[in-house]
Amino acid sequence: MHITKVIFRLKEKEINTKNRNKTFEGSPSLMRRAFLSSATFSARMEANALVRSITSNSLLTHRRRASDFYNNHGGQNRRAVNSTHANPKMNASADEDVESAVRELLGTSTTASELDDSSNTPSQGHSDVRKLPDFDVKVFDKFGMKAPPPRVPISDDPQHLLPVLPDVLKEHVIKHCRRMNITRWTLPQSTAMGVILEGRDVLCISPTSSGKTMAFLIPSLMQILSHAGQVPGMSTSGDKDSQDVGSSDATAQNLSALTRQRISTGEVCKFCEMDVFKTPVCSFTGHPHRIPVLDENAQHRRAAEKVKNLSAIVEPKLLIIEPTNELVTQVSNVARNFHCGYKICGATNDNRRNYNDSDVLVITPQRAVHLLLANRLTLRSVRVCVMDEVDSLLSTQFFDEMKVLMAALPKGGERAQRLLFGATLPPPTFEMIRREMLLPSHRFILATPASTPISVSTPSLTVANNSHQVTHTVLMVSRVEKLDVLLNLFETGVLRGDQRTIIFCQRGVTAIAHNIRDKLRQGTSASTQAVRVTWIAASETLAQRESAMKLFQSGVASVLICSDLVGRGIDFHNVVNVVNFAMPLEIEQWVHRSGRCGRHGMKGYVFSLFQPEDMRLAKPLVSILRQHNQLVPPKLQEYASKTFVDKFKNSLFHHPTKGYNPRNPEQHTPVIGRGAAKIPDYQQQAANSKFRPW
Ligand SMILES: Nc1ncnc2c1ncn2[C@@H]1O[C@H](COP(=O)(O)OP(=O)(O)OP(=O)(O)O)[C@@H](O)[C@H]1O
Repeated sequence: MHITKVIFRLKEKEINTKNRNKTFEGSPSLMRRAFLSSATFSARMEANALVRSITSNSLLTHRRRASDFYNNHGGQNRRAVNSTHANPKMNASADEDVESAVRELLGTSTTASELDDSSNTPSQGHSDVRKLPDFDVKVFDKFGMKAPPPRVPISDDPQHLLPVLPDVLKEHVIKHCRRMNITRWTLPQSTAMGVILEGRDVLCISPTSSGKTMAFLIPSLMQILSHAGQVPGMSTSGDKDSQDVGSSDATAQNLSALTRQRISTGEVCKFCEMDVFKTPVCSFTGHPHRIPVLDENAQHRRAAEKVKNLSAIVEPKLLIIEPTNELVTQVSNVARNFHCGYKICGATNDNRRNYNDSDVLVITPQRAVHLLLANRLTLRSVRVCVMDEVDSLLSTQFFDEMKVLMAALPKGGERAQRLLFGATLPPPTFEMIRREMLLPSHRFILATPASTPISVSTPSLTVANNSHQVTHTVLMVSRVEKLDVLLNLFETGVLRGDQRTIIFCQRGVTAIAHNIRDKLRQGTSASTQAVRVTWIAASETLAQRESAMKLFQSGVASVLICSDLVGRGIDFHNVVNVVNFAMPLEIEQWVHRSGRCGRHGMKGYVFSLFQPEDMRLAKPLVSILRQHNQLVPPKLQEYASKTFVDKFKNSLFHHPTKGYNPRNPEQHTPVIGRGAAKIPDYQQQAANSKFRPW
């Protein structure tokens, strides 16, 4: 309703000032109907309706400014406002109108500029220099002894990387750092880069939000470029489009020329630009596509293309394995920012695209095995294999797939460098990796937040997130009162609609989300009723999940309800609160969930609704809370003391209840494992020699 008023006010103002005799496209009643019907959609949809409706030339400036405003608000396509044709006074008042309309539509008291700030995404740049916390990094060799520093140390200044960067990467790495306001590498990043560039296998365990993605992407791209001995056939200038089609001749210009040619032969529909042989109905006009009669040449060409596509084998040089589709999309998008000239593909489970000629393949284990078994993927040319979120990849969920993938990697002299990254690692997985997956020359990099008093003393290799930035609150609840407690948090203003909040559940996400949304709507306070909720459930298609992520990332919805699907690795920006509506099964997952807030030097708050059923987590949870000087509820303490299973018995590190005493020689670094031998334990090795998972 308010939008309608704004439009008519703008229109009236415009007519009154100068363009009295200009006509507007669409009658007022049509416009009114459009706005009324759009009033139920999200703010972005309404913004688009607003922009679409003002089509008169005289209002073009307003349209551009409104669209810029909404784009900025959504954190998408931030463009400079071109106000050369505009009357500044009028624009200012128009902006105010539009801004107030947005405020009303979002139902919050936040101003648009605040919303704009709060929904900043890094890809569009930050005005402030982001300060990541300081880290304490230790590098160990295969015996758990302190390893010598890398031969070519990487300083924390990104500019100092320039001499070792290949020409093709130089410009875009620096551009990317500038865009993301990266002024210095974090200590885990610079250490990992140095070790990877030595060509060693690396196992790097570093806290959430410490920049692991860049830490493996840049050096592994450098490694494959140096293996190739030459830069791939693409200019480094930014005008060539390497998005998804980075190889030499698949530039944007070539593709559009090809599309034009196919439109002329009738193979591609001129409206929807889809192949008429594959898509029976035009999605643009709704009419069936007319099938053209092709000449002999075109028929031969199409047949040859079909055979090529069917028999095409993807032969990547860099293989990045990620546990979820969302991470595949995120990491492949970051990799594309470096415009290295290689074709970079993100192969998710749902996407049936053609990965021909891709040199960098980011893929989930299931998809990789599917392509391998269909003879469409070969790993014989892989030079670097990255396993992100390594503990998840080596868990029972992906164990079989990972065995197949490891077996398919090249052996002997052609062996691929293995880079294993993660934030958590249970001791058995650590042992298995150390013994079975890495070369003896490997390095183990362990990073912890510098502020953590006892650096290496968690139940597993669970490096807590930047906990000095995160405040933990554990609420002891029963199953029936969980929802009321959550609503109470919203009603008392602890959780607010204008702050991003992620609510983690275990299963039945959609039902819980509907329940929470309905309860919030029925809430007593206006702020609770205005909270916009979206959700991501594993049962949804990838497109649905992506659109929910976009709604959340753009700020249209401020509360995301999800399962552990996005609990790991996803780089959501400006998330203030994480609520563990249902506690996870493993403490490692709790650490990953907590790591979704308090990123980029921001403050974060984690609320864990702890039921008696979650008793198994009590002990490790209490130890992590203690280590980070957080409050421990007495009931949780009681559960912890009753818990039978002591995970620390098998811990690789110091026992948390014994505390760290620097004067105790047993606890001196480098000690990997309580009482671990400083020399290789041959007896143990012999006992494990029959255990060969790969
Ligand atoms: N040196 C840096 N300075 C500032 N920001 C950085 C730096 N390196 C990376 N970032 C930013 O920090 C954010 C987190 O990075 P990234 O996702 O790689 O963290 P991560 O360690 O993989 O976290 P998680 O374990 O949660 O996946 C990203 O938005 C990235 O752009």
